Amino acid sequence: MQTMQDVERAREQAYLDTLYTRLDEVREITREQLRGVLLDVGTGTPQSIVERDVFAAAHADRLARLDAAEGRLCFGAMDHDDGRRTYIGRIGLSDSEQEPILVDWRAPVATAFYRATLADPQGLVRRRHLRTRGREVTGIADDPLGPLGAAPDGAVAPSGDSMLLETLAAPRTGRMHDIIATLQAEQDRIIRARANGILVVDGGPGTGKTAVALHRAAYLLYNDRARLDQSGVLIVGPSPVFLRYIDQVLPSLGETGVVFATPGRLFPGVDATADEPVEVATLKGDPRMAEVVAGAVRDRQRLPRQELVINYDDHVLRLGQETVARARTRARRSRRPHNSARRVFLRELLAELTTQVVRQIRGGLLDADERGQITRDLWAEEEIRAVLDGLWPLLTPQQLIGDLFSDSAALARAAGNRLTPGERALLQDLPPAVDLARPGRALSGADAPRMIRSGGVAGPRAADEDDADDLFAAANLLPTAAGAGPNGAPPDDRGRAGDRAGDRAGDRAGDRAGDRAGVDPAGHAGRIPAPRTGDPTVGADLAAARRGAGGERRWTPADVPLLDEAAELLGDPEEEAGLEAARRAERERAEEREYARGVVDMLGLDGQVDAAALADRWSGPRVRRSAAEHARADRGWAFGHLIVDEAQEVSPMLWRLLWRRCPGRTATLVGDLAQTARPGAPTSWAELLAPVVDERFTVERLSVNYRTPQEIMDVAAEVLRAQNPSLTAPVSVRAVGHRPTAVRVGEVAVEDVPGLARLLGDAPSPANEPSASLLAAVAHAARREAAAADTGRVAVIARPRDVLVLRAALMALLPDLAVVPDSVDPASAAGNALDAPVAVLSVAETKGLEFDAVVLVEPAALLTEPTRGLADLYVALTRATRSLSVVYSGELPPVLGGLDLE
Ligand SMILES: Nc1ncnc2c1ncn2[C@@H]1O[C@H](COP(=O)(O)OP(=O)(O)OP(=O)(O)O)[C@@H](O)[C@H]1O
Repeated sequence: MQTMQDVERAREQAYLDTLYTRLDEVREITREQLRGVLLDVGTGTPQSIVERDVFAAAHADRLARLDAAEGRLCFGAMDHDDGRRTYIGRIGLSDSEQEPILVDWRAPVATAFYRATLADPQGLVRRRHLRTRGREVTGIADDPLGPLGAAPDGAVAPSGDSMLLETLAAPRTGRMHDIIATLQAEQDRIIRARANGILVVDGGPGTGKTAVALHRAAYLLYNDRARLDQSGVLIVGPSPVFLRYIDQVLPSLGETGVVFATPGRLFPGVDATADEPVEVATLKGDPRMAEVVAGAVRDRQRLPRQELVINYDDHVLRLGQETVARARTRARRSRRPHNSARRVFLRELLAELTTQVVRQIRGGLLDADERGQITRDLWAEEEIRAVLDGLWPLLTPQQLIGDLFSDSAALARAAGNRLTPGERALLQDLPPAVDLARPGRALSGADAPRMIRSGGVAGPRAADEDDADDLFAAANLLPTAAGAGPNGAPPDDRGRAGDRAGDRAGDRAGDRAGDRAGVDPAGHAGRIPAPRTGDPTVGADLAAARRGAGGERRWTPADVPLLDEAAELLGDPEEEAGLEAARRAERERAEEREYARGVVDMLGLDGQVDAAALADRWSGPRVRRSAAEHARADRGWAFGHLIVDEAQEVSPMLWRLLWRRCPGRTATLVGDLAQTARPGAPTSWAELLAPVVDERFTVERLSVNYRTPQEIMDVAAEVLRAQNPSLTAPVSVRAVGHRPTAVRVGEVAVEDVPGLARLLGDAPSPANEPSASLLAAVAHAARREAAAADTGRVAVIARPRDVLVLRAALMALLPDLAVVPDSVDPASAAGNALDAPVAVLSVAETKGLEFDAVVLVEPAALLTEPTRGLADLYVALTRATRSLSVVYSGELPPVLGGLDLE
């Protein structure tokens, strides 16, 4: 007999069929349009080419969105109190009469679908959830929101909650999925919150913060497409594994205008993956480091203590400290970044040297052209260049920061009294005394040419030549540009006494170092030492620890904000070199963009097509570069919106970088202060954000845990209370009916784990490696959990130093479960963790991820790690969606007393 459910399902299937038929039609129409546009040769005029590209881009984007809508096209319906029904889906669709037949989940009218309750039905009498597989309706669940919404025969249909619970209990696939069908009201409110400002989404583990942040990105792109398609959205997540975990959500929602990055990838050209102790990373993130970097830049703008004497042809030229100081002051007053202020410095000193040559030429006055020639000749002299470069070198951020950390004296000068000696020791590569003990080390004349010859050759060299052009022009202005009267006070040196005092105070230490520049160890003013590269053997083995095989420095994620800070103060040498060319190109591009914008307007495609990208395609090589692609390669790109996941981990220095990437400061920051790994972490969002954004942010809280079952949360809540009694864990939305268990090492014999005895051989395990009985217990638990998880995922979570051994052991013992295709190397297997039925990971690597089951190894060891042990334990415990087993030796930490012992 047909039930009411069957009848309803047949009705819904008929409607779904209509929707898919229409989707196919619209896709075919769009495909035809795209084909037509691409085949149309047009008239070949620029205008016809632009028009063609406008249409092609619009059709291609639309087609991509229609394709993304194929799975779960429609997932719900609203019955209004006036008898209307509205279907909600992944995209909006209209029939051939242009009547809407499906509403995009982000449209304002869809809000009621997510927010209506019995108490506040928002004009609805019923909310209906449709479960589908492919193009077939497989289930219906109703939430009656008023008497009219009750099932006609009184039969109780499953509720929307059942749909949610079913979704949450499903085995995990290793990838996050969109949640548009089951978004909860508190989440929907955050997703649709206004975009102008900083929104902090705070909530415990599993409350959907990440999911909400991604859906908010999709909502903002839909709602503000014209702006965000051009500027892009930047999403920053804690690790590459995490980014892979979430990377399908936005494409499944039809959105691609997003750039994903880890903190280690936020500086173009640098992939910072090296590791370092937590206390070093923490210090590098300290706001004082901004001043240290600024100090390092100033330290590279040097004065000689004594007069420099240069033999040039038959002339003896002299650069006294006052002359150099005047040039330096002028350059600093230009308020330009170091590399471009260098032009001012060079111009001043070359003018001075030119004047000296002119004075020494018998017969006196020369015309402007002749003086210009002298300036050019001086600049062509390698020794003179070396001196000037030494006093004010052209620098890349990598050179500045690399030199800072490998030269203890430079670090001491840059830091002044901002860092303690102990802190400086944490930062530096070399033992402190090395450089100081080498008298007469030619810091200026030596370092600068080395810098020019090392990495980034083309850039700095080209910039140099560019400088020279400037100088030739400046030489014509010599008498006024030099401007120094006999008393040495240049005209613009008056005023801003404070500035001058500051300059002097800040420079004293650097100047002392500069003394050694160009001054021989005997201390008398003498010849400039020949440029030389420092002694490569000094501290080489120590430095090697920070460098890769090719001698390149291996950057850590905490270095990235320092590089960015340096780039800000230095300016980009390559950019400086190409400045004029870039300005010219930008002028031309602006004109092209203006024209493209006109065409976009004319065709009524505003908001659907990015005029800038279009202009690029038209003017440059005919390859489409999206805003996201531009943004990824450009440090100066201003994103339209910033999303930061695990925002509680962001250091003050990283905030500085992030706000530079999003100067409009419209951002969604999601995190949980209780999960912070950093020692001394802030206890409130105000404390975390105050140094960078004052009070200008709003905090929204999520309170329901959709991931972790109640039984596991009860255990985790104890850990949270031990961390801070005032914190409360989120309430779990479901229970699974079994409690987490603990198994003591030794209860599983080595012989009980097939292959383990053979794997270990006869040699005893080294003292600092996991014991044979621990390996046996972990392998046993992992196999058991994997069997119960069916197609789902299991994580073995251990302290970092045990991870590699455990990974190698499980790959050998459970080859069908723990080995991922193309990953036989335990060291690189973390990246493939998402694809393996069983993965071995550290707590840091599991941040933001989830698994059907977790095997937590030696929780007591987590508590002794140098990070925040209880916070790490809390993170580890809250990764499971179904089951948790703890493997331990000795005693269980008292905070886990609630576990059932096996
Ligand atoms: N409304 C919802 N419908 C279905 N699933 C949901 C819903 N909200 C959250 N989830 C699921 O709950 C799980 C946890 O979500 P998410 O990872 O976003 O939490 P989180 O707050 O970022 O957690 P953590 O702080 O531990 O990283 C995910 O599988 C997510 O898909």
